[in-house]
Amino acid sequence: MNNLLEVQNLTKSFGGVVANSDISFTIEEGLIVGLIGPNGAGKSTLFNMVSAVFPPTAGVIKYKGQRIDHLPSFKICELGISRTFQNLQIFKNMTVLENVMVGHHSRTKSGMISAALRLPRSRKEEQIIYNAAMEQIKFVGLEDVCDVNAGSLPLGKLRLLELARALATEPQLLLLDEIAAGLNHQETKEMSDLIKQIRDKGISVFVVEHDMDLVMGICDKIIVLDQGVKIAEGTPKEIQNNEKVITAYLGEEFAEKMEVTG
Ligand SMILES: Nc1ncnc2c1ncn2[C@@H]1O[C@H](COP(=O)(O)OP(=O)(O)OP(=O)(O)O)[C@@H](O)[C@H]1O
Repeated sequence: MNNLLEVQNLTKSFGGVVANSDISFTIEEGLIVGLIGPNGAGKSTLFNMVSAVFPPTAGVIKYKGQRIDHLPSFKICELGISRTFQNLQIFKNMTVLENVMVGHHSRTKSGMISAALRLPRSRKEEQIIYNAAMEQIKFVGLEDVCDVNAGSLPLGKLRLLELARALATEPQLLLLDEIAAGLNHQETKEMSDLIKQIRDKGISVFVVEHDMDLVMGICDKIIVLDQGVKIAEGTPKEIQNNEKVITAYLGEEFAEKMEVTG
């Protein structure tokens, strides 16, 4: 299996706080990889470096063998990495369709002037964007609300919209930041199924989640952080049985529940 993302000895300090310390791991093509750990463990910091919100203090991030750790976020997106945000980044005054079409615009080639003058090339691109946006909207099951203002949607549908918009940039690596936060049991199950379908399309998925049923149910591999340090990496089964992880995060109750449910 080829490595899509390689993180080597990544460190991030904020003043005196070392949020990530010497972290290394890989994400292989076509896998769902989970990132878990207690509050303040450094998960968001790591996600923010991979998606170029800020650069690392030290270390290297490679995507398809190319160093990306000092590229701006629009370049990262062009290369094929896309993300969702825990505190949704939705335009509330725009419709579902418009929100997803905005995501697609990062991939278009015709410039602003061409778009403003509605030149043929721009009109053709607009049609392509519309078709592709509708495809993502259908994929997440929002076609019946595609003309509804995003501001009037409940949280479950907003999370699906955030997912559709991230997919609109046609990523090869999708980063999901607590995509199931606030969802009920049924919505979480549907989200899990969608994430597996995304993986089955050949897109690698990197998920930060606190919902352990989701993480254990869909991940091929899990990385565990505690106090800025990687304390474990392995399959869901290996992680569930890892003493360090049980002590730092999962707790004995979780381990016992997993033994009972198998
Ligand atoms: N911009 C910042 N400035 C200063 N300290 C920060 C900044 N961002 C994160 N930190 C600190 O870095 C550490 C790791 O935080 P981070 O948000 O990455 O953890 P997390 O695992 O995502 O937590 P949570 O599960 O609560 O979202 C914390 O001690 C946090 O206070």
